[in-house]
Amino acid sequence: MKIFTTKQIAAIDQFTIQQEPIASIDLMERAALQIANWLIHHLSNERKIIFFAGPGNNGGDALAVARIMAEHDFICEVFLVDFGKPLQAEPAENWHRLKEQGKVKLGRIESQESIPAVPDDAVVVDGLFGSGLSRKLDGLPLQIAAALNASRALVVAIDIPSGLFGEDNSNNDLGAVIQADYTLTLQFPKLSFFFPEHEALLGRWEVLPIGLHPSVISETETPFHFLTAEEISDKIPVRKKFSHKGTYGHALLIAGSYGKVGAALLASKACLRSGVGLLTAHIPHSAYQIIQTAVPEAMCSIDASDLMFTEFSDLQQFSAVGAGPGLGVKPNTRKALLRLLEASPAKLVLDADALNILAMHPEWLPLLPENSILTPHPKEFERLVGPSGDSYSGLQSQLAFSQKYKVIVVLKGAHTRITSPDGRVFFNTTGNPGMATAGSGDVLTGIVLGLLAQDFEPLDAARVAVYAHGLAGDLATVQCDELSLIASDIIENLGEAFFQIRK
Ligand SMILES: NC(=O)C1=CN([C@@H]2O[C@H](COP(=O)(O)OP(=O)(O)OC[C@H]3O[C@@H](n4cnc5c(N)ncnc54)[C@H](OP(=O)(O)O)[C@@H]3O)[C@@H](O)[C@H]2O)[C@@H](O)CC1
Ligand SMILES: Nc1ncnc2c1ncn2[C@@H]1O[C@H](COP(=O)(O)OP(=O)(O)O)[C@@H](O)[C@H]1O
Ligand SMILES: [K+]
Repeated sequence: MKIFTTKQIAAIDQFTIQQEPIASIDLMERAALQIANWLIHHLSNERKIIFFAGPGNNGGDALAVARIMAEHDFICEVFLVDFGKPLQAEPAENWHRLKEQGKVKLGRIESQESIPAVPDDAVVVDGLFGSGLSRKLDGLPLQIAAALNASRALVVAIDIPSGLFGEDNSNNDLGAVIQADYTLTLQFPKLSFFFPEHEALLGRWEVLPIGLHPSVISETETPFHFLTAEEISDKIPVRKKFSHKGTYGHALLIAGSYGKVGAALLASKACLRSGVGLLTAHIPHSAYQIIQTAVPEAMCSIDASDLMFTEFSDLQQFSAVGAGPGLGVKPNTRKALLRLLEASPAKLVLDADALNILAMHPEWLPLLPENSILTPHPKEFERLVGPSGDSYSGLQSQLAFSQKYKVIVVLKGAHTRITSPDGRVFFNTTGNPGMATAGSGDVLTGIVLGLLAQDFEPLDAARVAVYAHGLAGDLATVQCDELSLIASDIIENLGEAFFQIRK
C-alpha cells in the first residue's frame, strides 16, 4: 500500500471533491463520522470529552466530531483556538452548526490564561493542526501542547498529533508536539508514523478510511509503501505436482563459529521451513555433530577450521548464498568473506558478522553483487554508514546506500524498512517486540536465503521474508506471551504464516 506525503494527500482530497464529486463540507463530515464512530466504540459516555480545535480543517473535523458525539449523548466541551482571524469555509460552517445544535459548551482560547485545566479523567481530542502544519509550534499552540502534555487525560489526535510533520521532523522540536495516546489518521498513515522516535507522540495509531477516490490513489506515484499480505500473496509459488527438490533451489548457508553454532542452526531451520529444495550449511568442523543432529534435513560442508569460516568450495551448484549469522570477524574469516565477494554469487544475502566485516572493510562494498540483500539491525547499519541522527535522515542514508551499491537493504526493527536500488521503500507492518530476542535476525536470514534460492526476485524475497517473519512472530504470541517468545517460536509458526499470506 502506498504512503503519500501530506501535500499529496491534500491533492487527493481535492481530486476526490471534484471527481466524486462531493462537497468539501460533506467530505469533512465523512471524516468526522469515522472518528466519532471510533470514539463511540472505544469510550464510555460518562467521560467528558474536551475538544481543542485549530483554525484549519483539522479544527473543522474536531468541531464536526463534537456535534456528532453530542448527538450520541456524550458530554462534550469545545475550545476553539482564536488566532484573531475569522474561521473560514468548512470550519466556519461547522462552528455555526455546533452553535445551532446548542448541546456543546463552547469556549475560546485567546491567551495562555484562557487555556482550560484538563481533568485527569477527561478525554482530549486534539484537532489543533493536521496535515496543514506549516511550522513548528510556538506561542499559544505551544503553550496548549505543554498544558495537554502535563495533564494525565487520555489524548486522541485527529489525523496526526498536532505539531508533528507528516514526513521530515529533523528540524522539529519533538518536545513541543502533543503526545497522543491514540492517533486516528485519515485514509493513509503518514511517513513519520513509521519512525521509532515518534512512538511516544503517536501512541497507537489507526487508519480510518474516508473514501478518497481510488483512481487518483492508484495514479499518484510515491516511493514509499507499507507491506500488506495482499500485495505479496501472489509471490508465493504454488508447488507443482511433478516438482522435485531440484525444482526449489539449493541454498548455501555460511554461518556459525565456535560458541555461535546456534545462529547456523536457527538460520538453517528457517531456510528449510521457507520452501528451499536443498540446503547445505557450511560450518566449522566443531559444529558438525550439532548441526547434523539438530537439523538432519541439512547437508553439511565442513570448514578446514575447527572454529570458524575460512574457506568455501565451488559455488556453481548453489542457487543462492547466505553468509553472516554467528561467523565472527577473525582475520581468516574476513579473508574468506573477501573471496566470497570476489566469487560474486548471483544471489546473495549478508547478515550480522558479514556486515560487521564489511563495516571494517568499506573498500569491499563495491564488490557486492547487484541486488544483494543486506539485513543489518540499526547498530550494524550504523557501523556501515555512520550515525545518522533522526530516522528521516537515516532513511535518506539507507536509500543513498542502496542506490550507491545497488543493493537491497533490510533495516530491521519495528517497521523493518526495505530500500531498493530503484529508490523504493517498504515498511513492514507485522512483528512485535517479543521478537527483540537473540536469534530472531538469524531466522530472517534463513528465510531470505530460502526464498532467494527458489528464484524469487531479490526484492520479492526481502519483502515476503520480512512480512512472513513478522507474521510468524505475531502468530507465536497467540499462545505465548511476548515476554517468553524465543527465535525458535518464529520458525515454528512460519508454516502458518505462509499459509495465511497465500490466502
Ligand atoms: N482537505 C480536505 O478536504 C480534508 C481534510 N481533512 C482534515 O484537514 C486537515 C488538514 O487541514 P488544513 O489543510 O486546513 O490544515 P490544518 O492542519 O487544519 O492547519 C492549517 C491551519 O493552521 C495554521 N497553522 C499551521 N501551522 C501552524 C502553526 N505552527 N502555528 C499556528 N498556526 C499554524 C495554518 O495557517 P498558515 O500556515 O496558513 O499561516 C492554517 O490556518 C487534515 O489533517 C484532516 O484533519 C479532513 O476533514 C478530510 C477532508
Ligand atoms: N520491537 C520489535 N518489533 C518488531 N520486530 C522486531 C522488534 N525488535 C526486533 N524485531 C525483529 O527481530 C529481528 C531481530 O534481529 P537481530 O537484531 O539481527 O537479532 P539477532 O542478531 O539476535 O538474530 C529483526 O527481524 C527485527 O525486525
Ligand atoms: K491533530
